[in-house]
Amino acid sequence: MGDYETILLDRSGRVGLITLNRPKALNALNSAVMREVIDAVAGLDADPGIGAIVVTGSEKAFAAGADIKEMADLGFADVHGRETFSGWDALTRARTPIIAAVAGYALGGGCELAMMCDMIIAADTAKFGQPEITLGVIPGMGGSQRLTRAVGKAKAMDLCLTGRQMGADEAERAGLVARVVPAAELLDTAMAAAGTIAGMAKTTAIMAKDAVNAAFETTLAEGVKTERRIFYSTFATDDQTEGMAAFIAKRKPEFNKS
Ligand SMILES: CCCCCCCCCCCCC/C=C/C(=O)SCCNC(=O)CCNC(=O)[C@H](O)C(C)(C)COP(=O)(O)OP(=O)(O)OC[C@H]1O[C@@H](n2cnc3c(N)ncnc32)[C@H](O)[C@@H]1OP(=O)(O)O
Repeated sequence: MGDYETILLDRSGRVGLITLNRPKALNALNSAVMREVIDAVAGLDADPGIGAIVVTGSEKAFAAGADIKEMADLGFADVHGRETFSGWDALTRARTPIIAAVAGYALGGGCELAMMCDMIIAADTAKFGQPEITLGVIPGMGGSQRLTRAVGKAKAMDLCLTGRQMGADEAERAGLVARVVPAAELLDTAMAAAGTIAGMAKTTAIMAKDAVNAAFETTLAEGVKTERRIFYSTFATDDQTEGMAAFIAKRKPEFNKS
């Protein structure tokens, strides 16, 4: 699947798997990686046969950040408004639920990429951080915004100002990570979770993702209204009819048949 140089693209049933594949550079995110990840996600997202996507890296690194060697000689005019930096936003426009399966380093742009996904499942070896300040820059892919919303000001400020790394258990306690598993079980756990999501009605999964994400974008009152509008909409779908009929008939629902 796909003819890529910096990522591997696989598929297992209704789950698409993207593996960042620049192991010698600890999966540093350069322009090629960004183009290829965005292209692969777009293709999976448009495929009605795909119900969930997993993005992962290597044992040592999910991604150790944006590619410092590619950025070192850039100046303001090179980066200001450059698609290369804002291009990652396309990931947050995907409708299909995306799980980041993180082992090892998820630093800078690597942590930001994981946070652009809908949930993070971490190996006990995972190390998260926004060490950009040590390079004389700050996060530039939403890290200061998503991290603060995920873990709160105190810990986000700590990580962005000190550049320190946060281990998997601290990340789970702080609310950045959904689950922590032994490293050897990471991919199986993430693929199983993705398989469960992909077994749900894709329309309903998209609606649930939109409702949760609305909490990031608005007030509680507005978020509750948004949720209610989406909840009402589920009763216009065949999925609600099938889901509730299946429960009453004591059988498994058959979603995504068409
Ligand atoms: C114009 C295009 C730019 C790219 C755009 C694409 C997308 C990016 C979007 C924009 C993002 C904006 C905001 C984000 C900024 C950042 O992410 S800045 C980088 C933040 N990350 C870091 O500061 C971590 C840097 N790495 C390290 O501190 C260490 O490597 C480590 C993770 C602690 C591991 O140490 P160690 O085990 O000792 O391994 P090393 O020898 O250091 O590394 C192995 C090789 O990997 C190379 N490498 C590691 N990280 C990067 C990196 N971020 N960029 C480039 N290369 C990296 C390292 O240089 C080694 O390579 P060799 O020396 O050739 O062996």
